[in-house]
Parts: sequence; C-alpha cells; structure tokens
Amino acid sequence: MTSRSTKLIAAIDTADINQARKWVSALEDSVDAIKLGLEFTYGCGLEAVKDLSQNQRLFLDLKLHDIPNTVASGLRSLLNNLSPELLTVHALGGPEMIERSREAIEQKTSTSQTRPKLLAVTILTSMNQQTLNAVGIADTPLDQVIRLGKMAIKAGADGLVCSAHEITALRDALGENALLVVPGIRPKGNQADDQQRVMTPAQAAQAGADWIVVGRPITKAADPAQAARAIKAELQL
Ligand SMILES: O=c1ccn([C@@H]2O[C@H](COP(=O)(O)O)[C@@H](O)[C@H]2O)c(=O)[nH]1
Repeated sequence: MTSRSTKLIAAIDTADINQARKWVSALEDSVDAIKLGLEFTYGCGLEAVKDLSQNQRLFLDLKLHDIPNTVASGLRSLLNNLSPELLTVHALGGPEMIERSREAIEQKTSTSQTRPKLLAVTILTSMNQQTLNAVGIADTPLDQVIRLGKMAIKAGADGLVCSAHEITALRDALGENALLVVPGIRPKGNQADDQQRVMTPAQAAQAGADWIVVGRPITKAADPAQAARAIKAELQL
C-alpha cells in the first residue's frame, strides 16, 4: 500500500481532430492529463497537438527510437514548438540515446519553463513472454523491464513506461523518485484488446503508479466522462 496519489491520463487515440476535441472537452474535469501519440500526431500534425493541449497537461507519446544523434535532433526540433510535460523514447535505443535525449531536452528548456520529463518505454504492455521470445529475448518481461529500467534511469531518464506488474520490483530497484507511468490498465469488465500485461486502476494505484494511462476503456465508453470519473474514484480506494 502506498500514500502516493496516482493520476489519470486519457489516451486520445484518433486521427479525427473533431473527435479528439470532443473527447478532450468532455474529459476536461475528469482526467489529470491527456496523451497524444502516433495516431493523433501523424493524422492531425504537430500544430494540432499544440492546439489541443493548450489547456491540458500533455503527455506526448511518440516513442522515439533511432540513433542517438537523430533522436536528440528530433527532440530539439519538437521542442521548438511544444512543451509537453512528459515525452517518450524507447529504452531499447540504449544509454547513449537516452543521455543525448536528456541533454537535448535540457538545452531546449529555458530557465522560466518546466523541463519536460523524459520517460523510457521498457517493454510494451502488449508484449508477453511469447512475444519477447519471438523477438529473441529469453528473459521474462519482469527481468527485462528491470534491466532496461535501471539502465534508462542511470542514463538520465526521469521515469519509465512499464506495466503495473513490474511496479513493485521497480520501486525496490529504483526507489520512489523514478516516475512510473503505467498503461495496460483495464477496469473490471473491460476487454484487454491487444494488451497483455494488464491490471485494474485500483491494483496499479496500490502498487505505486505515479500515472496510469487509459485509452479505449474511456474513449469507447458510452459516456467517456463517466468512465473516467469511475476510474478516478477507483484510484482513491
Ligand atoms: O507499453 C505501452 C506504451 C504505451 N502504450 C499506449 O497507452 C495507450 C493505451 O491505450 P488503451 O486503449 O488503454 O490500451 C495507447 O495509446 C498506447 O499507445 C501502451 O499501451 N503500452
């Protein structure tokens, strides 16, 4: 049990700007932040990201993964126009890519701004033991997340994207300061869709998530705001 207060991020996964606006406005008072990722950014563009996040805390989830120079340059270009609160690179890009990302972010943050927090995506929540084996990794998801998590934090990441199954072991390994941002969340009664390492909002909060990320259980609900409020209520249990 933890005294940490777990916050809710709604994943706004659509390429339709009008749909995105409707969701963001309906969810304004019931979530703590929005997440815009590949679907919205590729479909609507970076100007739309800026526009949609004007009055919202923004998690920009582009999961950059390339050689260190390209990722660092990409981040500098991105941060010319945007200042998300959280952003992602893939831990599998390695320590130099993470170090260079952190440097790029620091370089682009003026003294009056809050620095965007750099999150390293460990093992996608859609992967299980079988999928890891299929890409040539014999370790368990837990061992692999812990190894990547330690490396990423040492290289300068502020936090990690992981599943709720790894939170307790990550807290033991990394302490309380690493930000743990947790997708793969399904309230009871929701289907898992393509997610494999899943827990409920209450379980993730009890394990010590800083943020949970929830997409389809909110956006596909008949009343997205009500679904988000129910998840928030579960976080207080
Ligand atoms: O390991 C990861 C990393 C990111 N995500 C993203 O979170 C949301 C989850 O959406 P649901 O509809 O709640 O499944 C989605 O935008 C993913 O890109 C993740 O699921 N797992």
